[in-house]
Amino acid sequence: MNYRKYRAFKPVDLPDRQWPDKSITKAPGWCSVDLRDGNQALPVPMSVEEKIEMFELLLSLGFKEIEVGFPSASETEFEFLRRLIDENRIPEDVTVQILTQARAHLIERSFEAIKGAKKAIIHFYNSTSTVQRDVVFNKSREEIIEIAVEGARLIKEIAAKHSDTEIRYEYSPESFTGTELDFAKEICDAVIEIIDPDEENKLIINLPATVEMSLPNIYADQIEWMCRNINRREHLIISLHTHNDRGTGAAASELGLLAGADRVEGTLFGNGERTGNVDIITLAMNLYSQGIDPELDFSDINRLIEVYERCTKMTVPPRHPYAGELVYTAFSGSHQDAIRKGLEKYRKSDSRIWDLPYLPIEPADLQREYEAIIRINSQSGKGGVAFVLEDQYGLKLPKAMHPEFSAIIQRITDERGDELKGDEIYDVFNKEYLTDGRRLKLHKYKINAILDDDEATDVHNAVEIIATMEEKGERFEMTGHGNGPIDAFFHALIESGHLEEGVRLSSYSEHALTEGADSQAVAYIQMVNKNGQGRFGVGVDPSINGASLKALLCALDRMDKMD
Ligand SMILES: CC(=O)SCCNC(=O)CCNC(=O)[C@H](O)C(C)(C)COP(=O)(O)OP(=O)(O)OC[C@H]1O[C@@H](n2cnc3c(N)ncnc32)[C@H](O)[C@@H]1OP(=O)(O)O
Ligand SMILES: CC(C)C(=O)C(=O)O
Ligand SMILES: [Mg+2]
Repeated sequence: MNYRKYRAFKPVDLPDRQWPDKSITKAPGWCSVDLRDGNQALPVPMSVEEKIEMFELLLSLGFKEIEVGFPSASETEFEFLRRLIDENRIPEDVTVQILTQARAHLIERSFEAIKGAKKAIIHFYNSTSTVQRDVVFNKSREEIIEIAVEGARLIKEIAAKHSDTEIRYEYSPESFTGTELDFAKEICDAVIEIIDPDEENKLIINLPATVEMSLPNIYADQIEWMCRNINRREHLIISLHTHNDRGTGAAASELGLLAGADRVEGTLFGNGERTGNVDIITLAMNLYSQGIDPELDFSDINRLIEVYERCTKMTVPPRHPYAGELVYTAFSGSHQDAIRKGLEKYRKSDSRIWDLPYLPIEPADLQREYEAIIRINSQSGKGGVAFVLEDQYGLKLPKAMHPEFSAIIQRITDERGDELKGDEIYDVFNKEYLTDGRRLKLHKYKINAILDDDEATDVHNAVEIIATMEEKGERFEMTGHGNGPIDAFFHALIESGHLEEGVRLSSYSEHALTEGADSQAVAYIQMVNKNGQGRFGVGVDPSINGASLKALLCALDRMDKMD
């Protein structure tokens, strides 16, 4: 790879730069350029109907400025804008923006397109970079300034004939990032002089990273330099329009805001020329995650993705910031464990401040289900498996049981090599712990409380259990005493010769599985043999006693099968 044919971008001489000490405290003005920059980069540009659907989508997200196209470019673009105006589709508080080159016939046609609109921004541009001046225009600096000035004059002149439309202007020294700063200032100043903005009618000066050519801090220096040196800054709205050639379009826009810009142009999911425009969803959600109102609403993200993918025929990658299918999902064990603990603490706490490991925002804010947060494959750990059973099936496995069940799941994921869905994990749990088919079956039982001292049995303040059991098709009855039903049942098993010497109960827990009259209880019991090897058993039953006895039989069965 011949890197020697490239050269490093020259930094800006701005030793007293202020932007590194600033912070972003409010949302900038947003302008969507989906219907123009996004659309012009599509292999199949949107049809009029698709553009209308995208326009409605952008309105529903809260955009107040929308660049609707390049109406002088094609009949589709022209017709789309006419339909917006003629069918009264533009709300009072929304301004449509159109793009035109600084060329007379294109400007004339653009004005035909906006006829009858209540408000419009006429956005005109010409390329100002050293390379474009040389390669595309073969013109001197003065001649390039003349293109911009002529365009500005013509636009103002024609605008005067459209008094029924409230017109604002935007000028872009296109390819600003490849333009010498003194020349960018000179050409913008020349346009400012013609447009003659004031406090009420500010001119938008858009400083595009048409091609992202440097580190984002250099773009920020360029923006701060322009904000400090451009004429009549107080009558200007400084706008950013970053592309993503180096993959840092979002960082460039954010640093550009620190550097003094007021407004950001971008697209949904960063659609746009080459690697795309900056993604406005990322920028807005970055603000949101810092506790700042983004003034755009992306909570209906799934519908947004559906409309966007259908209209543009583009796809949202699974790792796309905030919106991708996998961005709230953890497969790896240590992430799952931390998320599970974080969620448990958050749900119990009174604090409404979101501070969870690995989840910068609450997935539910963007309609993402908790189901998708933790998914199980061979990289997963015990915490993740326990989370799935609790979150999707209400089963709160005791902590000591996590390694046992997780090892069963791990064997399967290792063998299969792919993901195990929630319902498959539950099926394994069900087969392993809940499905009948035990060596010993419990048919019915009766518990008697023994409140008085009973000399005959030497049992004091305890219970007696009489259980009807079945083994290998044969029914039999067994009786036992203990300080509770489980203890009594345990003793009954020992006394009837169904439990080997040295086995003991080592842990017990239970909880309600469902609520209401038909609620079920679930019990978890661990038994340990004389060698210290243990197995859990689980039982589900309408009564806690029933659940416990079943859990005990399940543990016993699993002990028998232990290798
Ligand atoms: C960075 C951006 O995204 S800018 C926006 C780009 N978007 C688009 O181009 C989409 C819509 N564009 C189009 O449909 C067409 O290009 C049109 C209608 C604008 C112009 O079409 P045409 O005139 O047929 O062709 P074309 O675009 O090749 O024109 C190139 C000419 O315009 C000149 N030109 C290019 N940009 C500008 C400008 N901003 N101002 C004045 N002249 C310009 C070029 O120097 C070239 O001149 P030449 O013919 O003397 O060599
Ligand atoms: C028209 C301009 C603003 C543009 O899209 C760019 O420079 O990227
Ligand atoms: Mg662009």
